Amino acid sequence: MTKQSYNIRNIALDLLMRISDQGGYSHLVIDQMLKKHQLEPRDSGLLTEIVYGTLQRKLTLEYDLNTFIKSKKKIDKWVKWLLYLSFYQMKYLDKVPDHAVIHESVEIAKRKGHKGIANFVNGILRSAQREGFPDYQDINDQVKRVSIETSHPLWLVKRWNEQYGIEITEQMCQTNITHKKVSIRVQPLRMTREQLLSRLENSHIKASLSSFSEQGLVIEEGNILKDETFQESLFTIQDESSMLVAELMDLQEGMTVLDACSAPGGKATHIAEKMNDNGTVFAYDLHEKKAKLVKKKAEELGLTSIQSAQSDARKLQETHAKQLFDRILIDAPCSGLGVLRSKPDIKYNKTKEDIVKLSTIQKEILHHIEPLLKNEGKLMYSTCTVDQEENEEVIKDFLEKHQTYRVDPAFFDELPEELKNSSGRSKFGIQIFPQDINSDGFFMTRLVKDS
Ligand SMILES: C[S@@+](CC[C@H](N)C(=O)[O-])C[C@H]1O[C@@H](n2cnc3c(N)ncnc32)[C@H](O)[C@@H]1O
Repeated sequence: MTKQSYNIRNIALDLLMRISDQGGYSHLVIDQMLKKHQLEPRDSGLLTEIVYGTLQRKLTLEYDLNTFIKSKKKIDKWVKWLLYLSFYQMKYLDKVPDHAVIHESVEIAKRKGHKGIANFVNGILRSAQREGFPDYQDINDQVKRVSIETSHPLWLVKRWNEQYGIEITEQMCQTNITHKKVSIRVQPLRMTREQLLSRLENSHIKASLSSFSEQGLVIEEGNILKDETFQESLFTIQDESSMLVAELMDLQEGMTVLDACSAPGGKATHIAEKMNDNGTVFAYDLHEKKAKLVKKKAEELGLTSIQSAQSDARKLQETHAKQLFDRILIDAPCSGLGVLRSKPDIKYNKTKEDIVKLSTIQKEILHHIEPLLKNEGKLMYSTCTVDQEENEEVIKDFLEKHQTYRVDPAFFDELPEELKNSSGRSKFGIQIFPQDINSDGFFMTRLVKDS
């Protein structure tokens, strides 16, 4: 395919159909498509923005569309997606004039369907242009309004409202539909973050120092993935909340650490770096393929203290019958409701039943791993989700059943100032909401085992 022969909106429509039909992870599907079409950088930016934006706002756009539909006639799925992506551009993208959006969408409708469909699409888009989009303040029920205005399913907004109250819930939902800056963690055995900062400046990438990890940088401007420092494996892309996990593990050189759910290795490599690659990190994952990713990542970063292998965390007592650990990390499989900014499909696919199943697995993992911790050792539990059943409730259940454990009081003293008095703090740990430090939503706590 030559560079000029593609049509961005056509590709966007294909992608959205594929993501909705196959339930595919949006970021993987988009990456594949970008590689296949060899788009110009400006076009790949626009394509990503249209696909992510439309997905992110799907429920809002669906609500908008319903206000313009007068008949009860069934509308084909692809026509709906075409209208959603057109609405998205008209509402949220200044750089594309409405008339251009309408013209292109009508052409696509003609090509993919027939003249009748093109007329229908034209009619709807022109009504929206003339009348404007609905005002959500007219929705009296607050929970329903937040659900529609921020495009989160009603069950989830209801659940968050019950758990955290409407104010936190609304802030969280609003934050979830904003853009998140990329952050990176320098490999400190290769370079200091100040040195990396000045290398990035030379390639016109603007970055600032993270306040949550001494290894962290926040990218303010520029594409870090295209920079040669990325090819040289001088850093790892990692969210700032995620960086806090290893930062709060109270690690020291020479320790023996178990990372029971480690793929793709973001935290295992951080742990090794924090110990100056001096110690041992046993990194496991349930899936063989994923465990190999940890090995690959450690090799790329030049870290030799990580040993990775496949195992179900619930069976590690058999593998390590005679070995106890100074530190254990359980970065548990979870519903991922804290990472909706980068993976919007999660909010449409996860269910309450998934949460129940996951919390059972989380409790099982904790229960089976716990005997592997030394007396006075510390166990870190974290998830990238915002849900009490997978977080506080799991820890509460664990502490009730394992009386030798308690939440380490020093953990709270070590929290960054920004989080010390946050509303997410409880006696079980800290729930970081995406709006707190403009990061992913994460839960973390540190337990200590008394002798
Ligand atoms: C949140 S991710 C871990 C992310 C990783 N710690 C990092 O920082 O890159 C959870 C991982 O747990 C793995 N997993 C799920 N169930 C497991 C089990 N029973 N035992 C071990 N790993 C499991 C998943 O395959 C997934 O890779």
